[in-house]
Amino acid sequence: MVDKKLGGAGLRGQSAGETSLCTVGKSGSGLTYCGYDVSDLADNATFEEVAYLLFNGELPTLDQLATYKTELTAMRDLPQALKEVLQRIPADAHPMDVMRTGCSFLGNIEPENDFSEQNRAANRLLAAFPAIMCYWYRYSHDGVEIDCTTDEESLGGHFLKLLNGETPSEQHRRVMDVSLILYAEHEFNASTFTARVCASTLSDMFSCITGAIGTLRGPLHGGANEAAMDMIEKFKSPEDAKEQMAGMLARKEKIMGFGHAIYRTSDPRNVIIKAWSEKLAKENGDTSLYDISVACEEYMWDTKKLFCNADFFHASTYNYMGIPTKLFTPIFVCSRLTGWAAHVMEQRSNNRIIRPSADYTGSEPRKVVPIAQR
Ligand SMILES: CC(=O)SCCNC(=O)CCNC(=O)[C@H](O)C(C)(C)COP(=O)(O)OP(=O)(O)OC[C@H]1O[C@@H](n2cnc3c(N)ncnc32)[C@H](O)[C@@H]1OP(=O)(O)O
Ligand SMILES: O=C([O-])CC(=O)C(=O)O
Repeated sequence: MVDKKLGGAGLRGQSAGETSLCTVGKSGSGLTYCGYDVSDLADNATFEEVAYLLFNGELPTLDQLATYKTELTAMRDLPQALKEVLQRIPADAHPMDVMRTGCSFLGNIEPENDFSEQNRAANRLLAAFPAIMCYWYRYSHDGVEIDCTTDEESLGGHFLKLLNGETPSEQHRRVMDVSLILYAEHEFNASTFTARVCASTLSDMFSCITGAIGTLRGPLHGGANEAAMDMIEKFKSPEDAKEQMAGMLARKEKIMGFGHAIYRTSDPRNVIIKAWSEKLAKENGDTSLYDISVACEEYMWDTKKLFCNADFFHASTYNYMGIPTKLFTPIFVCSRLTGWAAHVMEQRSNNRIIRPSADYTGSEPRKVVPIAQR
């Protein structure tokens, strides 16, 4: 992986602290969690194993995983008060605002009283996020009050069953699992850094995660998977995609799902999720969305040397699984919560308040002119 030339605005290239959780843009595929290559984890682990790894520094044994999954399963249901709050949020609300409110409200009724409760708080959010998303979605869109518990073993399968009310296929469970693994952690990205800044004030876990959700919401970060979907579904064919993208670039519009702050030539997560998109496309018997996505990828590389980031092929992958576009970024939340919480714990373990300086560019010192004379 070629190192990107870093510098300039956005704190690019400046180290803002230490982490033992993740490398981005380094050796191998360029992305490792606690020393494990993300492609190795995507091939050989489950999301729950990755969550355990991020929270404990080591992959679990069979016994440890079984205990952990039992613990998470017992924490999936939502308190009645939270269900009532979710019922009041309208169908046209932004689902990321629903996640932010759900997280914040849970922090009111099940607060993290001190840091000895940090694992409980993180696991509670991990277990409850799929229900927060789906309870609101099914209530506001279909008028259905779903049962927030399922017999699905994995969080990915649990989410799909809550959403569709049907037992998901083994393949869809696996795709969700891989997707959750790919999105789990990414060093000092904007939302994780938000969580760490909040943690550095010795704030509570729910506040750190609520702030991170707000940061992930933006289209330059997690919101790009939805924005990419909105874009590709407007393209009628691969040729139309290229034509329309040429117009967007000429108008200096950002093409969502392309480019990255750290990677320079590729995002290692793309090849993995792209392969799943292709597989699902072939099985669906309609490959047009995949073909259009590939045309976008080729066009952006040929014209701008910009490559797909993790978000771009997530759009077609989720779409082939029948997941509504507005839930794409909330799924990212369900996954990245693991990285955020692990960073909060790491920050707390060796803390100094994060407080950088600014280069002043304002006016010279001046006197207040009385208001009547201005
Ligand atoms: C999971 C994630 O959060 S991955 C990121 C998801 N975000 C997106 O997909 C949004 C689209 N992408 C972008 O906006 C950017 O690539 C970011 C925000 C990801 C990174 O921003 P930066 O680090 O500032 O990008 P970078 O320094 O590589 O930009 C270089 C040039 O390419 C342009 N560029 C970068 N990405 C894009 C894009 N997707 N579409 C069009 N032009 C782009 C920039 O505008 C810049 O042009 P300039 O030199 O004329 O100003
Ligand atoms: O690292 C970043 O800047 C954004 C990103 O890819 C992520 O958070 O997964």
